[in-house]
Amino acid sequence: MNPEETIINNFFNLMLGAQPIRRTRQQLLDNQERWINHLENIRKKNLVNFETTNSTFANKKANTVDVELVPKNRISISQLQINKVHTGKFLLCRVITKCAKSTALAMVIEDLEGEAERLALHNYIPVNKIPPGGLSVEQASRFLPIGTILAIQNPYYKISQDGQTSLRSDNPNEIVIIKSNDKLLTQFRWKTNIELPRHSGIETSKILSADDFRIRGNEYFGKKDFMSAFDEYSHGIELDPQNVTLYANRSEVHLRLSQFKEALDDAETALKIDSKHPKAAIRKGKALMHLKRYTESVNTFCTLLKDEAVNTLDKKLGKEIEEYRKQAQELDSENKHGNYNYIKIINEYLKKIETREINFGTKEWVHLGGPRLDHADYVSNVIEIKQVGKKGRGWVANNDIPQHTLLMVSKAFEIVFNQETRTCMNTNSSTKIMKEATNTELLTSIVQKLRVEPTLAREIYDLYAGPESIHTTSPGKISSKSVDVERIEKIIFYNAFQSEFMWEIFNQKIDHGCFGSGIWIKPSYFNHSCIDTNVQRIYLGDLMFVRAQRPIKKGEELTLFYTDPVEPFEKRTKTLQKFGINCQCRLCKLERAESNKVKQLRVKIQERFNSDITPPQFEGVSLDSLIAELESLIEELESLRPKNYDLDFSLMNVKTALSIAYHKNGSFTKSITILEQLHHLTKKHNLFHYSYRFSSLLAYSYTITAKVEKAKEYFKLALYEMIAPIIGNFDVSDSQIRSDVLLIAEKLNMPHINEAKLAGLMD
Ligand SMILES: C[S@@+](CC[C@H](N)C(=O)[O-])C[C@H]1O[C@@H](n2cnc3c(N)ncnc32)[C@H](O)[C@@H]1O
Repeated sequence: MNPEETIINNFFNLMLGAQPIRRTRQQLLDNQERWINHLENIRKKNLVNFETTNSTFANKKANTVDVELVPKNRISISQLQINKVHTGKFLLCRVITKCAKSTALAMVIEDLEGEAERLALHNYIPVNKIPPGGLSVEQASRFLPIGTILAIQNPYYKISQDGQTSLRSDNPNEIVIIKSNDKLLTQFRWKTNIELPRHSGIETSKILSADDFRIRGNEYFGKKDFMSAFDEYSHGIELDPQNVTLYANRSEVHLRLSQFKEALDDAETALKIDSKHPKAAIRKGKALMHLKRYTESVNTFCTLLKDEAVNTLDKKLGKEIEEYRKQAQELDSENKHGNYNYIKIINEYLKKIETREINFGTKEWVHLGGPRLDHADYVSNVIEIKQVGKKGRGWVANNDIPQHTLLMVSKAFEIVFNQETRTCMNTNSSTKIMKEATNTELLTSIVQKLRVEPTLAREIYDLYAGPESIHTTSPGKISSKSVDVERIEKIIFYNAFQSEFMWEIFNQKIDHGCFGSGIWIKPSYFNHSCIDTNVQRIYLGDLMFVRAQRPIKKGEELTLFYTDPVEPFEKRTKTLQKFGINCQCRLCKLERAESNKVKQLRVKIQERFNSDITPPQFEGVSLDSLIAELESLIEELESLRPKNYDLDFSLMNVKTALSIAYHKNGSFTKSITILEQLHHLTKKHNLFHYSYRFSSLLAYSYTITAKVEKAKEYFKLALYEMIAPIIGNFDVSDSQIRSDVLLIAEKLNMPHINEAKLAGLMD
C-alpha cells in the first residue's frame, strides 16, 4: 500500500470505531522512511502533495502557557492522553529520524524512557526559507538534525487523519531546543543510546576558513538558496566574529528572506566593525524602511550619500541630498500623508546611488525572491474607520470624494503566492488545493513574522477574529512568547484576500496567472456589499490599490465585494454565511424574496446552459440551433425577473455566448449589439472587472468589421477602464501617458491587446 492508501484505509478504520494505532519504535522508523521517500518523490516530480489539503487547525486551545522546564513539569510519552493538550507540562525528547516537510515538519522523536512517537510541527518553517522546488529531506533535517534535544511545551497528543497517534504543535514558540550542556539534562539519563550522525557545519568548520564559508555562501546566494547561504555565512561568523563582509552579506540574505529585524541587526554589527561600509549602510537603510522606521532610513541614506559627496567633492550631489533631507523633515513635522512620501524620498536616494554607478550592490531594489514591492502604506485623509451598525467597524467617507480618488495603497502585511507553496507549483490556478496551501503557509508566515517582530502583533490582533473573539491581548503584553496561533488563524479566515494576479511577476510571464493569499491591514476594515459598491481594489505584486469607483458622498460607508456579484445567489450566500454575513444589498434582498419555484427554474436553466453549450468554440454544434437555444434560454431567464432582469447577472454568460455564436455566424451587427448591451450593464452596476473585457471585445469586433474609428474608441475606453483603477484619471489621447498605460495593460494581459496593436488602434 502506498502512503495515501494507508492513510485513507486507516482513516476509514477509525471512522468505523477501531482503536487508534500506536506504533512500535521500529514501525515508526520504517514509516518515516517510507514517508520521506514518498515526499521526495513528489518533490522531485513537482507534483501536488495531497496532504496540503489538510488545513484544519487541530490544536484547539486558547492560549500558550510558558512552561518552566523543571523535572516536576516533565511528562513522558506513555503518560500522554489522546486528544488532550497537556497544559503546563513539557515533553523532553530528541529527534531520532530525518525530517520531512509537507504541511508540517514531521519526524520521529524518543523520550528519556526510550519510547518513540511521531511529531508534527506546524508553522515551524518560514515560507521564505523554502526554496522554489520545495525543501529536500536534507534541507528540512537541517532545522532539527538527528540528536537535537527538544522540550515540547504543552504537548498535544492526537490521532492523525491516518488513524495513528501523533504529537502535534502549532506554535513554534512551544518548541524549545535544549543545548547538550543545559543544566536540565544533568538531572536525567537517556535510556537508549542513539548513534548521532556527524553533521556538516560545525565539524567541517575546523577545516574550512571563514573566507571559504563566505565563498560557499556566495555560491548559494547566487543560486538563490538563501537558507543555505545563511548557514554558510553563519559558520563563517562563528570562526571570525569580526568579519564585516560576512555580516553585511548575511544582512542581504535576511533582506531576501524578508527578515528585516535580523537584516538590521547584522547590518548594524557590520557598521560597528567598519562604520564606513557602504553595503552595510544600504542594507541598514532598506531594513529600516521595511520596519517602517522611515526617518531613520532616510537619515541612513542621507549620511551615506553625504560621505560620497564629500569624498568625490561633488557639490551638486551634496545640495540635492540636503534638499531631500529637508523634504523628509517637513514630512516628519506634518505627518499628514501616512508614510507614502517617505518612499519617494528613499527611492530618490536609491536612484542617486544607482545612477552614479557607485558600486553599492543595490541593483535589485525590488526583491527577486518574490513580487514584493518596496513601498509604504498610504491612506487618504478623506476616509476614516467608524462603527457602522451591526457590521462592526468599517470605512466611512468624511468628505465628498470624486470618482477615481486614490484612497489607499496598502502593502500586504504578509502574502504567500502559489509559486511559493512548495509542491503546489505547477497546478491549475483555480484548484482548491492551492488556495488551502497558500492559506496554511500564510498562517506560518504570520506566526514566524510575529516571533521576530512581536510589536507588529497589535495591528494584526486588532482585526476581526469572529463573533466570539474579544480583544484580550493588550499592547504591553505582546511578546514573542505570546503569538496566538489560533487567533491568527481566525483572522486569516475572516480577513484574507485571495487574489489572482496577471502581473509579470517572479521575473517570468505567467500565462495562467498567479494566485496569492494575503493579509492587508487597512483594507481589512472594508465591509461587504454584492452590488452598489463604491470602491474597487487592484493588486500589483503585494500592493493593493483602492480607489473610489464612483463619486462618494460625505458620511457614506465604503464597501467592496468579498464575493463576485456575478456568482449565483446560492453560491454567494453560502460564502457570505461562513463570514457571518446576511447581506442586505439590493441584489440579495431581491433574490431572497424570490419564490423557491423561480429559484429552481433558474438553476435548471443554468444547468441546461452549462451542459448543452460550451463556448467559445461550440464545436460540433449547428450554429442555427445553438442560437435558437440561447435565445430561448435568455427569454426564459428574463421572464423570471421581469421587472429587474438587468439585475440577473446569470444572463451575462448566456448573452456573451449568444454574441459569440452570432459572430461565428457572420451576424456581426447582432453580435456587437449584444456586447454593447452587456458593456452598458457592467458600467451601470460598476462591474469594472467585466467592463474592460467587453470594451476590448468590442474594439476587436469593430476591427473585424473594419469600423476603425469605433474600434479605436472602444480600445481607448478599454484602456481607461482597466488602468484608471490603478493610476487614476488620465487622458488617453496624451501620447506620453498612453505609452505607460499600454505597458501596464500589456503586463496585465489585457485581452486582445496584440490584435489591437496589429490593427494600429493605438496610433
Ligand atoms: C474583514 S472584516 C470587516 C471589518 C469588520 N467589520 C471589523 O469590525 O473589523 C469582515 C467581517 O465584517 C462583518 N461584515 C462585513 N460586511 C458585512 C455586511 N455586509 N453585513 C454584516 N456584516 C458584515 C462580518 O462580521 C465579517 O465577517
